[in-house]
Amino acid sequence: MTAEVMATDTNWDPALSKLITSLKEAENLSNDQEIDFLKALLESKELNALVNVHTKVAKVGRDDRLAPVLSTSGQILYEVLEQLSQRCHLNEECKEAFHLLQEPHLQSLLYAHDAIAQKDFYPHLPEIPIEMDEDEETIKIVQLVKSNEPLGATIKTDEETGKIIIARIMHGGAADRSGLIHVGDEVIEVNGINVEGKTPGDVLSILQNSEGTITFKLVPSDGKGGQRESKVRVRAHFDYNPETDPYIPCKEAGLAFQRGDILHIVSQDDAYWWQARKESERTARAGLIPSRALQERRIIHERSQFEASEGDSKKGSCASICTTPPGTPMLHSSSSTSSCRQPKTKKIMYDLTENDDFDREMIATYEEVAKLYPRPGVYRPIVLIGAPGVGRNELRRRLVARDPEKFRSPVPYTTRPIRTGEVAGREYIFVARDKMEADIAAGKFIEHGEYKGHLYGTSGESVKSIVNAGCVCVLSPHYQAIKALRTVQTKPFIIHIKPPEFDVLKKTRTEARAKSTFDESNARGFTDEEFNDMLKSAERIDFLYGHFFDEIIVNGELLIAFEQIMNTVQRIENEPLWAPAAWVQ
Ligand SMILES: Nc1ncnc2c1ncn2[C@@H]1O[C@H](COP(=O)(O)OP(=O)(O)OP(=O)(O)O)[C@@H](O)[C@H]1O
Repeated sequence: MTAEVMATDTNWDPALSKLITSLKEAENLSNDQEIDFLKALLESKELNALVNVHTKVAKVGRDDRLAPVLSTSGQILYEVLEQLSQRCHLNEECKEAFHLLQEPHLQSLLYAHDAIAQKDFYPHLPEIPIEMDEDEETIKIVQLVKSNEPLGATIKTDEETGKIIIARIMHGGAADRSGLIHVGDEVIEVNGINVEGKTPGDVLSILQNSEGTITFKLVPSDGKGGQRESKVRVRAHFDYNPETDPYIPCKEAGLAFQRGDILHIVSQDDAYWWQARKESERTARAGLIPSRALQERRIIHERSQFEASEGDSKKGSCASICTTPPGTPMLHSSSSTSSCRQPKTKKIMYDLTENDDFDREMIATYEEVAKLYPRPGVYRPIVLIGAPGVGRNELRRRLVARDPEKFRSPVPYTTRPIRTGEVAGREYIFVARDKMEADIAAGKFIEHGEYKGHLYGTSGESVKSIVNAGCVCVLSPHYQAIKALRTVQTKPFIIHIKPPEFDVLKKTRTEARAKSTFDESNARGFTDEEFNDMLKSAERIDFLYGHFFDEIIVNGELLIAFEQIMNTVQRIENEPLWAPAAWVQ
């Protein structure tokens, strides 16, 4: 077929016919087999038909009436929800809009709209295979202007070939933004210096000593394109400082973070080193952090060292599992500055069948999180965890006293007989031992213990009924109850009530004439030894459970600690907060 033949064919696509004409001109220059192949392809009726269809579809697509105004409505929805969440308490319209925008149908509609607007429906065609002569290498020359900003790439020696190759490209860094350097590219020269046989360290020093423009001669890797950013967010459960990490491939590329920081993991391509950004620094260049697998190995190693050094001291701190019966009712309404006086309570030593070792098996590295939006009328239970004697029950009682309609604590169960003056269901729910034992075995209790031959416990069902009644359930259980409470059904907000430093602890308790919770008759103040135990126990709780805490409040001045809890309650009710991803549907 020739151009003349095509001229008689009115349906022939003009762009195609232009291509064929220019190919005809090229034919004079070369008689290559490939040109013949290309010519046959371009002249085929099938291709012409396809191009015609494409042109028609593209014409419809150009109709302005069908063009989307924006393609990021999902992102805007998210921003509007954030704004609304802080205003829900101001008026009903905000609250209603906040609800409507959380409807899964509406959200799915917006996400579908965005997918279409972003033309996400186009098929992803496979890479066109390029048969290359193995001896023939394409070389690319990349010039970058050196600034104070790091290049954002790491290099390594390829184990098989011994050549210097690009190991990583940091998301958002200079190399990534240039789009010219890719993982796997082989570095041949830097500023005209051949790097063959050199170590990555040698290459780094060439780079460090260069000024102005840096020219790389690279052999491109076989066709890996740009990297896709993942959407995963995690909460770090440990502190990390690349400066002190002897194993990180490049300290400058590392990202320092602290336990509790929310990290956006942008790449998990490497088994040992992920790339991440801090959620609070969205525009920053991504940095290297140890992967979950790598960090798990390190933690196992650190724990074995910690346990070896702790030795018997763990057994000595048995005071940390002494506690009052769960939720012992202590009604006291007071907003005065003095501590709520505690009615005489009996100390019980919980018969804790499990020990801490179970918790040590849970290796805290990163937890995948997502924003959990508050739902009006459904409040997350607030769980106050802390060392025995630190003031968890005092704070719980104060919350209930501040607004008994809103804050409620579950009534504990017991197998002990009812006493004169007690009302069943008020102080305790009295049950038969065999029934309570069966319920404990069935996992119906979030905590339970035995004191002087009687069982005490708090049931999961009672927490549920408080939540269902539209109240804020406040709990102050033993720290081992965290495991039973931290579920998708309960979605608790867990606060670690920590003691202040020794001097402040002693001063505040002495001034308030606080009664020691380690004294059975509840008649004397705390001893120095008990204060020290409290501090040690807090450290231990932090070590074992620190990664589960949504907030830490230091209970020094009681009124300040209480106000902090009230502020936290406000936040839980009004702001979307990070929670385990599994809790967010
Ligand atoms: N910030 C504070 N300043 C002064 N006294 C405090 C403070 N916090 C708590 N107290 C007092 O300390 C004592 C122990 O507090 P509380 O009973 O709340 O401890 P707890 O954490 O519940 O311990 P346990 O689990 O052993 O019962 C109480 O007399 C309480 O009033």
